[in-house]
Amino acid sequence: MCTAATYQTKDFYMGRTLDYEFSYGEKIAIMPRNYPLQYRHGLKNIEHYAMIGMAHVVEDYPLYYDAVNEKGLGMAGLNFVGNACYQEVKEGAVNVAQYEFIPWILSQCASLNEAKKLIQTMNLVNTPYNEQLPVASLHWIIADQSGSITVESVKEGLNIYENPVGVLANNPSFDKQLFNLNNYMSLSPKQPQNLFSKELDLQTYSRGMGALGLPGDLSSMSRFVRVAFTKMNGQSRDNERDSVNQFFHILGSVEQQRGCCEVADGKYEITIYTSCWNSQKGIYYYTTYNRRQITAVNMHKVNLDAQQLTTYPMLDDEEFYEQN
Ligand SMILES: C[C@H](CCC(=O)NCCS(=O)(=O)O)[C@H]1CC[C@H]2[C@@H]3CC[C@@H]4C[C@H](O)CC[C@]4(C)[C@H]3C[C@H](O)[C@]12C
Repeated sequence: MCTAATYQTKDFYMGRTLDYEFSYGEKIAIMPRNYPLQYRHGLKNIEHYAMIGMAHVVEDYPLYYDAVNEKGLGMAGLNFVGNACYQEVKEGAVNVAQYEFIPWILSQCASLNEAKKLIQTMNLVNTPYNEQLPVASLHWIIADQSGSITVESVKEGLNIYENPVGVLANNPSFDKQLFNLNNYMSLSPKQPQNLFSKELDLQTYSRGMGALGLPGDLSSMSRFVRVAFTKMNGQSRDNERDSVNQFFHILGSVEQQRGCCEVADGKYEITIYTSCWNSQKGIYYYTTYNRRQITAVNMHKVNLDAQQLTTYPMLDDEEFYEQN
């Protein structure tokens, strides 16, 4: 499972949790403007926008899970198992392999509007990267300061949804996730009134009773509701420190602790990493399961006119700050 969210204060933030039972050895990868982006089915863009994100790097090629470009457009791929379905390669079409979708959009689009237009021209195809890395079943959230969309390639075709919540989880399809929020419209950060019955003297005996009924489990539909409630009601000051901190608290509402989600005998899904990027500043913040201290990588600290990828291994050891 995974969850992604956006957050607006003075700047625009976006990020995700990556929940799984094993890691592909992902790294933070900065792709500069002159990195020779090659596409499987012959598409070309020689000079392109630079981007930073989390990727599994194979043969110097970044297989991005999530990333943001220098214009502030961000994107994240989350599991959509059983629903995702990609096209066959069509001659003469703009064939984009599923693993190329993030770099293809982020290398060319400066805004969500541009991305929406470009997506219409694309044939998203089921070509695997190689035999060891078969096609993943994903759907995507794409967002910038102006809003967000969800892209789902299913049997019936490509669905592009406006995403007014700025949240994505896993199954079911996005229209159902959004509809499900109707069930929770009475939840509130305020204390409830007794609408149950005038004949009963019902009392609030604890704080936080306005959100009673907010689902607490780790299923995808429940995480969607919980992170949406947290994000929509969350409050923070608008400076960088408070915004980033608040963002990690928002995704913290859906993080997975080892032992609570068993996927096979003795195997557990955990939140391997949580990311948060500042779209304007090109800073990629992350924490890992083992390292809760927030670490930052700034794309503008490397030469963005270069040709080579710059990668940083995820720091994964907690360093306790010893106060005495
Ligand atoms: C496993 C992850 C989703 C985690 C998740 O959601 N787990 C819940 C399970 S459940 O849905 O709740 O049952 C997803 C998210 C992004 C993916 C990579 C994207 C690039 C690349 C695409 C290639 O085609 C295949 C290899 C590749 C490296 C991918 C591997 C893997 O697929 C990644 C890490």
